[in-house]
Amino acid sequence: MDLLRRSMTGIFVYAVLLPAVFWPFDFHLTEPELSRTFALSMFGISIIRLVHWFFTDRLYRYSPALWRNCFTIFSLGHASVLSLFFAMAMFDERFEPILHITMLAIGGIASSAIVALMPRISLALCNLIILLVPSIAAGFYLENKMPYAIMLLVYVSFIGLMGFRASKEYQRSFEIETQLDKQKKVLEQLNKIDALTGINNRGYFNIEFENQWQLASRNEYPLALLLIDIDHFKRFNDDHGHLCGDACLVHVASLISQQINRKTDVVARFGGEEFVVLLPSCNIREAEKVAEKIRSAIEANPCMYGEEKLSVTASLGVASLVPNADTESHMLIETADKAMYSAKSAGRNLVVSAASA
Ligand SMILES: Nc1nc2c(ncn2[C@@H]2O[C@H](COP(=O)(O)OP(=O)(O)OP(=O)(O)O)[C@@H](O)[C@H]2O)c(=O)[nH]1
Repeated sequence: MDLLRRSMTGIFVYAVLLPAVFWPFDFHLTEPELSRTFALSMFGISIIRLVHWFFTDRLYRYSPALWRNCFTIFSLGHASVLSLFFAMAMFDERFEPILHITMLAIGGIASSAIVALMPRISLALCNLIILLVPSIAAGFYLENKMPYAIMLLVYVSFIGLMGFRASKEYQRSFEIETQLDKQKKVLEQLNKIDALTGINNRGYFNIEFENQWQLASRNEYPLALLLIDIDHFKRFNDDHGHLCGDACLVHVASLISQQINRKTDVVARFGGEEFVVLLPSCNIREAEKVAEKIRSAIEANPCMYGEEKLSVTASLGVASLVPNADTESHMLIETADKAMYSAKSAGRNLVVSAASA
């Protein structure tokens, strides 16, 4: 695709290049047929290349190989017409009045072709060979055109070499850019993940919560929140050690995640032994059901630590509201927090909903 973007200027320039060479020297008047044939061929290929550009997304999606082959054929098509023109300019006496301007055009076109096609150096060099080798051969064949041929040969070798080096640098910077892109994605991912449990961290939750709050407010749908706190976790740590406590947190995080089905729901570690679940478009009754599913999953699945089977329970607070002008996002967290503390006071291993708290 970069290749196409880089070639766009050339496609427009090629469409008007030959008339620009003919007109100042009245070549179109002295040789109307020749001028017309070459100018129309170049113009025609430019039109085909514009059609290719117009349908590029569709064609690329259909077949990248077909897109690439079309690009190569059209690009070499332009080079072939120009090559014939340059070779005839050497051979044919009728081109004598425009020979110098043609030499100038060769230089410009060959350089711009190398620059534009640098991402595919094989195509760039092929283009260069098609463009210049016939006129160089013609120049060597005709004695009076030998200086032109030598000049073109030196020129083609020089820009071929420069193009080759520049292409290597292009590939290198392309690789670096791709690597940086990958690393950026990994860093972004690490930034939102809790290192211990592997679920989203508090920072990510805060951002997502604000986004969902705005969305729910605009579309006037409810936003539910569950706060989940492991019961007597201090005692758990004291009895079994901190490493076992860590394993328990991983275990509970995984159980919570397993109970959440919708892609838009967000599970995160809120801090310490506390977890949060955000359920967009979910009223209090639906949220209570999800909370109960989580509570019973934690109760029913003890944490395995080595040979030990350690029971865990959690207390859950549930809240849901439709955001409006009178509410603020922290209110939802505070309401769920109060409900969760009610669950603790009521004996733990319970779901308490703000609706009934
Ligand atoms: N192993 C481990 N422990 C943690 C981590 N984060 C917080 N804790 C511990 O979690 C415990 C939380 O204790 P408390 O806030 O007193 O709550 P609790 O013992 O669960 O009591 P209730 O919530 O009332 O049931 C503390 O001992 C913290 O050290 C962690 O990442 N790993």
